[in-house]
Amino acid sequence: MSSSLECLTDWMSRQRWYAGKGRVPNLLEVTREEWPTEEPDARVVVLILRDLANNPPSLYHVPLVARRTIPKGAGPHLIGRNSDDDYLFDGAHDPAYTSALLKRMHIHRSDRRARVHGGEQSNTSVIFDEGGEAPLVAKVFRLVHTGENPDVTLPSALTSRGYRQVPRMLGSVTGYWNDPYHGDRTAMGHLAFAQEFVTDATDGWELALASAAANEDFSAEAERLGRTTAEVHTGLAQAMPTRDATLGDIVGFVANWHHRLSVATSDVPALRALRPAIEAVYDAAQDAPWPQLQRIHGDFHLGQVLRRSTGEWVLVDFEGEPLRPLDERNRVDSPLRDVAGMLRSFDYVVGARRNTAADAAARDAVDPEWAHRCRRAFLDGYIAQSGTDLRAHRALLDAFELDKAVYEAMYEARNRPTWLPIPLAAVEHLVSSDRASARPA
Ligand SMILES: Nc1ncnc2c1ncn2[C@@H]1O[C@H](COP(=O)(O)OP(=O)(O)O)[C@@H](O)[C@H]1O
Ligand SMILES: O=P(O)(O)O[C@H]1O[C@H](CO)[C@@H](O[C@H]2O[C@H](CO)[C@@H](O)[C@H](O)[C@H]2O)[C@H](O)[C@H]1O
Repeated sequence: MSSSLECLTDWMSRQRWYAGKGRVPNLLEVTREEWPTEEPDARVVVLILRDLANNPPSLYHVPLVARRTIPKGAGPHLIGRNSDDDYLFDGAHDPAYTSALLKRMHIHRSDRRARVHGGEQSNTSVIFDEGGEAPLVAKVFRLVHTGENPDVTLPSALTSRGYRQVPRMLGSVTGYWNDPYHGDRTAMGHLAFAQEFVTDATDGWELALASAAANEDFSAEAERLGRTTAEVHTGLAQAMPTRDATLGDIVGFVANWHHRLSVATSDVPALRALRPAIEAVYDAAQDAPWPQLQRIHGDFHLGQVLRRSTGEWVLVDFEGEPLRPLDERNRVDSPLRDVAGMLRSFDYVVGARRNTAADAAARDAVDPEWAHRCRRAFLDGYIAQSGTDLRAHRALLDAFELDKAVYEAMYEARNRPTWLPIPLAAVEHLVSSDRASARPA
């Protein structure tokens, strides 16, 4: 038998959400809260742990249930047995924790049966969709940060204004801990939230892949997605701060692009030869007109949108790019970042199809026009709904697209190396002379 932290070390390293892949967690308990539960045999323990294996150390949110016996069927979610003779279970799979979580958010359901979302995820979502009540999903954040999580604040602001373009927000949980890295102050951060579970939804990435595979026209969907994106941007601009981009802001954006590029070129050698051409596109954007800054989605791609059976698009996962620090993700940003993200995603559909093609003939059969039509339609929809002429911002949009492709190259090199050719081809295209001549002087 071992201490609770020893039990957690091995288990955590095997979890999909553990970000320190390949490292052995070096855990320190930062806070521990016990939440009330109606189950006599169970204790619900919510831990915030610091992982010193990462530099700077990461903070993880780990809800557990301690029990004296192993309930029927709970074996697969057993983490270990500690020196107090308690069996420790993963809270997300344990009804004592999932019920306590709903209570914490003042959500009352008579049927509390829940299941963990099966897909690949950076966090853990628990779905409550049985018993005939309105289905909901509770997202348990795993990596937690000091400060508000935009995945809570942005959809909450939109829900409170009646927007149906995000799932309806139902509640959230905040945690408090001592933060030695910020003057030993009490820090706060979001630990979880609950929102409407959209049961009749289809994932945008799956829909787009299927459409491209069948060589169908996806332009009408892309056009509506462009309109929905513009509506969400309008909602966020009304609900949250906006400002004109100052010279200081512009210099800051350009510096961030250059910084990201220098990190990327050290991770991805294939980018090195392209660096001067990429930098030229960034520098040109410095003199371009910039639209107002505002809060945005921040990591916008087809995997972050769901289509309801009515055809309406819904946006999820407002956490922003996981590789960027939270304070950056909580600032006003350019709406062009989201537009560029979705343009990249249409290109990814074609790239992913080529990448997985069985042979050269199948690869040649993939029609790049599919992506071009979607990109045009998405821009048309966005322009029609927002009244912002994105084509007047071509040079800036290209710079944002290039920055996203550079980010993707880093992301793919770290996570899916066989997908690296997709963003690399985009970088080559965006710096090509064809592309440069299409930009306004
Ligand atoms: N409210 C919701 N209703 C239905 N499905 C959802 C909802 N929120 C997320 N999903 C689905 O769950 C997947 C994972 O959610 P996401 O917020 O992206 O998690 P993570 O940030 O952990 O990767 C999404 O891609 C989407 O398919
Ligand atoms: O969904 P996350 O917030 O975890 O975003 C990360 O992973 C995405 C991949 O799952 C990655 O997106 C890239 O691949 C998508 C296809 O799988 C494609 O639709 C996107 O356009 C492309 O950027 C995203 O960049 C990364 O932050």
